[in-house]
Amino acid sequence: MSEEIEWWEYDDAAEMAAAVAGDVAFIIESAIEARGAAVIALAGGNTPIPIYEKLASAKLNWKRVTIIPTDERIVALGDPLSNVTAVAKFFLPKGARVIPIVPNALADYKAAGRSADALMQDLHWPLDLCLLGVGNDGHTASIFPGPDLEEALTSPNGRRALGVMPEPMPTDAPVPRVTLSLAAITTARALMIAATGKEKRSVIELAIKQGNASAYPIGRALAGTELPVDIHWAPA
Ligand SMILES: O=C(O)[C@H](O)[C@@H](O)[C@H](O)[C@H](O)COP(=O)(O)O
Repeated sequence: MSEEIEWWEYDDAAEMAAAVAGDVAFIIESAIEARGAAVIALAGGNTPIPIYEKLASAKLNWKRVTIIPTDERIVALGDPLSNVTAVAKFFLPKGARVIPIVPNALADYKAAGRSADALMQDLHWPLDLCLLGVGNDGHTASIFPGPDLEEALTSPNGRRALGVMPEPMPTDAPVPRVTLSLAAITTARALMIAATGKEKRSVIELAIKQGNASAYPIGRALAGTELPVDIHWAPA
C-alpha cells in the first residue's frame, strides 16, 4: 500500500494542468540528469489534454524523452479514439520519441497485447513516471472488469502489457484495449493520478479505503505501490 497518498486540489482544470505539467517536467529533468534519458507513460482520455498542452511548452531536452500511452484502444493510428495519436500531437513536434504500442489494429486483442509487450521489452524499465487517469467505474489505464482483469492485476513483473476486452464496454470508447499491467504501473519510479469531478473523487476515496481488497483497479494500483502517490484533482 502506498505509504503516503496526497491530494492536491485545484480551483479548475487549467490550474491543475499547470501544476501537474510542472511536476511532470521536474520528473523528466531529474531522470535526464540521473540517467541521461526519461521514459514516461501518459494516460489517455480527455482529462489530461490540458496537462499535455502545458507540458509541451516546457523547455526540456525532448530528444531524450520516450513517451508511451498507459493504454491504447485497438483502433488504427490517427483514429480519434487513439490515445497515442492524441499524445503524439503534442510531443512529436518537440522531438520526443512517442511510441505507438498498438501500431497495427489487430483483430485479435490478445495478440495485440503480446505484440505491445514485446515492443516494450526494448524500453528502459522501470518507467520514470506513470501518469494515470481514472474512470467513473474505477478503472485505470485500461485495466477494466472483464475476462482479462485477473491477468492484468496479477501478471509478473516482466510482463509489461496485455490485451483487454472490457466487460461491459465503456460507452465513450467501446473497443478492446491494450494496457500496461498493474506490475508495470506500480513499479514505476513515480506514480501520479489526475482526475476531475466529484464522481471520480468518491470512487478514488472509496478505493483507497478498500485497499488491496478493492474491486476497483485504481484501488489495486494504489494498494500495489510502495511509492508516495500524488492525486491531482479539480472539479469537472
Ligand atoms: O483509454 C482510456 O480510456 C484511458 O487511458 C483511461 O484509463 C482514462 O484515463 C479514463 O477512462 C478517464 O478518461 P477521461 O479522462 O476521458 O475521463
